Amino acid sequence: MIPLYHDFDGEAVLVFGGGAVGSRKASRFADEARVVVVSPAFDDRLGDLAEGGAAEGDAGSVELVRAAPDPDAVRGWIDRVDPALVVAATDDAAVNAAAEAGALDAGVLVNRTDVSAADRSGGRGARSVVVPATVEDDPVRVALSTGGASPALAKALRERIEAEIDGAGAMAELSGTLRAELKDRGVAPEKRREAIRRVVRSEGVWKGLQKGDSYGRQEADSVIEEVLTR
Ligand SMILES: C[C@@]1(CC(=O)O)c2cc3[nH]c(cc4nc(cc5[nH]c(cc(n2)[C@H]1CCC(=O)O)[C@@](C)(CC(=O)O)[C@@H]5CCC(=O)O)C(CC(=O)O)=C4CCC(=O)O)c(CCC(=O)O)c3CC(=O)O
Ligand SMILES: NC(=O)C1=CN([C@@H]2O[C@H](COP(=O)(O)OP(=O)(O)OC[C@H]3O[C@@H](n4cnc5c(N)ncnc54)[C@H](O)[C@@H]3O)[C@@H](O)[C@H]2O)C=CC1
Repeated sequence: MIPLYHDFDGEAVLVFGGGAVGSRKASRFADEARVVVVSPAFDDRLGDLAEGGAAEGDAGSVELVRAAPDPDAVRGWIDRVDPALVVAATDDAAVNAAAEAGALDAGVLVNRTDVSAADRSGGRGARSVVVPATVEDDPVRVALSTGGASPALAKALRERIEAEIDGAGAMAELSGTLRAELKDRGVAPEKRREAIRRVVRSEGVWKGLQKGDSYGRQEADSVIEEVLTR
């Protein structure tokens, strides 16, 4: 499996099942997408999300629809909501299977939450996606999967990486700015690359950024001048 990043801005995500898992997925996708959850009962967290969120229909909104479709009715929901991704998160394997088949038939992505990689013979197909554990320090994002073998391990590793990438967002902003500036100054590509590679590896710049952006910038400037004056 090869990880890809998907932009769900302006898209709908349809979640079947409003329990613990459906609620975790809804909350995750509501950062970008308009989320519709279809379920006969809803986890408390979903109630909070639907109330506290944006207006219905907006990106970031969560809409709860009380219904318990049987497998035959699932495809109709997919056609009406027209999502970019279907999440199958009910505790009924037949409904989850119908959600997966319906999504694949409709040509949209599907995340089936009740089947591990080990249970699948012959792979999952390119539209059947796994949701990774993620760590974010905007605009930096780390996605982590165990290939479905051990979600608990994915979570534990995610907690370790959280500490590891602290400050990476600020480093991404700073090095992105410097990269553009060096280009504008007409610095030769080779020097430019070396300078940027040194900046992102410099302990001094990472430490400076912890104190504040301008300290990080000062440290980076001296790293860059050293490369350019050699
Ligand atoms: C295949 C996959 C499909 C998918 O959902 O995309 C899947 C499937 C299953 N998960 C199960 C169990 C648990 N899942 C978690 C947690 C997470 N599960 C997530 C993803 C995935 N789970 C995909 C593979 C990801 C990969 O490749 O590693 C994370 C990373 C992302 C997210 O869901 O948001 C999120 C952590 C988020 C975070 O905190 O960062 C915990 C831990 C906990 O809850 O504390 C447990 C209990 C402990 C355990 O069992 O490991 C079961 C057994 C259910 C049962 O026993 O009946 C199945 C079904 C099966 O394996 O058959
Ligand atoms: N991917 C993951 O991370 C994990 C996956 N699982 C699997 O995910 C599934 C769901 O787990 P939980 O959320 O913990 O279960 P849960 O029992 O808390 O939630 C299931 C939800 O599905 C709803 N539901 C039942 N029939 C439905 C229908 N016809 N249409 C729509 N909704 C329906 C129920 O009302 C309930 O809200 C389980 O099958 C479990 O094996 C469990 C833990 C983690």
